Amino acid sequence: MSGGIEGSGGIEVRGLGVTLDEREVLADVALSVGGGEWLTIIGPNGAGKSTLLRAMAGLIACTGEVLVDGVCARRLRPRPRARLIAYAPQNPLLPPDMSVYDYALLGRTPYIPYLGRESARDREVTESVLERLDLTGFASRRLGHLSGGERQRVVLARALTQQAPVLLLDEPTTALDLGHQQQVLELVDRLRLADRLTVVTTLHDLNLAGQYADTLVLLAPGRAVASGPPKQVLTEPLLARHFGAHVQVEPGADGRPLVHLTRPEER
Ligand SMILES: Nc1ncnc2c1ncn2[C@@H]1O[C@H](COP(=O)(O)OP(=O)(O)OP(=O)(O)O)[C@@H](O)[C@H]1O
Repeated sequence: MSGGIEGSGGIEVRGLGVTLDEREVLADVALSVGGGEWLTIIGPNGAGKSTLLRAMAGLIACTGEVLVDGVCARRLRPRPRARLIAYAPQNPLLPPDMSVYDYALLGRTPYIPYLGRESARDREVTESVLERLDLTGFASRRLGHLSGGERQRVVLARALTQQAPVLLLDEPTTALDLGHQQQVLELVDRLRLADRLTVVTTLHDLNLAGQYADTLVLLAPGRAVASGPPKQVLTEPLLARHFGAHVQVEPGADGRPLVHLTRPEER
């Protein structure tokens, strides 16, 4: 699937703020991710992870700046922006009668001329993505007839067919079984390395977050309270303070931190 990707995909977020329904949901968030790197946003429920990703995708109004390769993403028109940034939401509304193939092909829209038809290249990219996500056998199935995990892989497929250098994934593994969680994150990592994609995900699973990301950003209501390599962010004091969780953190075989929940002592 390599080719067709231009630019280095480095992202710089500065002073980002979002107000929804007159409530400040994010304030003064800054982060930076180099082209080809993987950054994961973690944080407790309601901290603003999905909101941050949607603001980075240019889907909601925000203050501050989101620069991709130095270009202000919000100022781009939808088609050039879609060639630069692909976004897979957590729970998108899917047209129930559309086929898996046609939905994945929608990711090629920014490359198809107005009133034009998809090209052989668009079909080739779509078929290759479906194959890599283990979805070839589902190509003609209706979206309304899929399980939650199958739907989630189809949403990822649409984002991947976009072939943008920046991939924003909101909770890409929530509905997936253990094997598919690993398969999807390994695939994203292989694509990242092969095509030098810049990956930004939100993830609730802190062990997955620590295993795949170069950098973690911990959001705690509306603010980035820690950021750095996984072993700097996945620490017992930070997780206790911001998640209210009793945990033990130890280095795994590869040196990356593993987080275990422990029972509180006062039982
Ligand atoms: N459209 C909206 N109007 C008002 N408040 C909103 C809106 N969307 C989200 N919020 C609020 O913004 C805050 C952040 O929501 P967001 O979905 O970004 O959190 P999150 O960290 O992704 O949460 P979770 O881990 O539960 O998915 C929450 O308090 C949520 O209730």
